Amino acid sequence: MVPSRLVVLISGSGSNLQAIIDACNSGEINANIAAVISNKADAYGLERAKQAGIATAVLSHKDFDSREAYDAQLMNVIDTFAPNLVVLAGFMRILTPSLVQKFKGKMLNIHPSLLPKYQGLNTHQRAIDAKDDVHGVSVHFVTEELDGGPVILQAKVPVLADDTADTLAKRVHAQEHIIYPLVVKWFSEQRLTMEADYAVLDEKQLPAHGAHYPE
Ligand SMILES: Nc1nc2c(c(=O)[nH]1)N[C@@H](CN(C=O)c1ccc(C(=O)N[C@@H](CCC(=O)O)C(=O)O)cc1)CN2
Ligand SMILES: NCC(=O)N[C@@H]1O[C@H](COP(=O)([O-])[O-])[C@@H](O)[C@H]1O
Repeated sequence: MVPSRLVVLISGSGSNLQAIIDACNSGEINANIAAVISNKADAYGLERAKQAGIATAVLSHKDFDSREAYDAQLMNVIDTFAPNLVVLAGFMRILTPSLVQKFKGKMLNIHPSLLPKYQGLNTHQRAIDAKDDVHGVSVHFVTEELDGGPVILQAKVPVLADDTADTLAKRVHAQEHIIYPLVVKWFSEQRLTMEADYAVLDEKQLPAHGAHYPE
């Protein structure tokens, strides 16, 4: 099977990018990362990409007058690499409908909560403040609704009494680095598709918010 061509969008450390780089390099995922694009020039994930010999681009949202203008240029940059999958890996910009529609069913995001709980930002502290005893991470298709796209796979972690946002984030990160490469692998093997508002794996519709990876 022809390897998938990935473009990965980041804004920060890139540990999820690194997990996907490693899975591609080991042959676990039948894919090549054509480029890594960041909206922040100081994102350490750009260094990870360069060390892996992957093309990089920086497109700062601060250089554009509107979200629409930024996304139009981002679309052009992504198009130059002709991906069949766009992977948001800690990309911290809300995307406009035109960009999301262009990559409908071909754009993934990883979100640090058990969606539909805690869409948006600051999820770990919100789980601690709510005294949740379970938290986790979700991989989903990207739609116009922020963090509202069809959930593909989730992983659960316990919230401990003495957890801080940092200690909880570290526990969640460990699960992220397992489930994100797995979902990218499923997509690259043409086993994963998005229907109207749900995800399908091997012709089986996935539960809206219940497909959990064993801890
Ligand atoms: N249309 C969509 N865009 C994005 C989605 C999505 O599902 N639909 N997922 C997000 C990723 N994300 C959480 O998983 C997320 C990223 C950023 C924000 C946000 O509020 N960003 C602010 C800027 C924050 C900053 O710069 O630190 C903004 O864009 O104004 C919320 C959720 C990616 N995009
Ligand atoms: N709302 C999006 C969001 O918060 N995504 C989160 O950003 C982190 C990126 O880490 P990384 O740069 O080390 O992959 C990850 O924890 C991911 O779940």
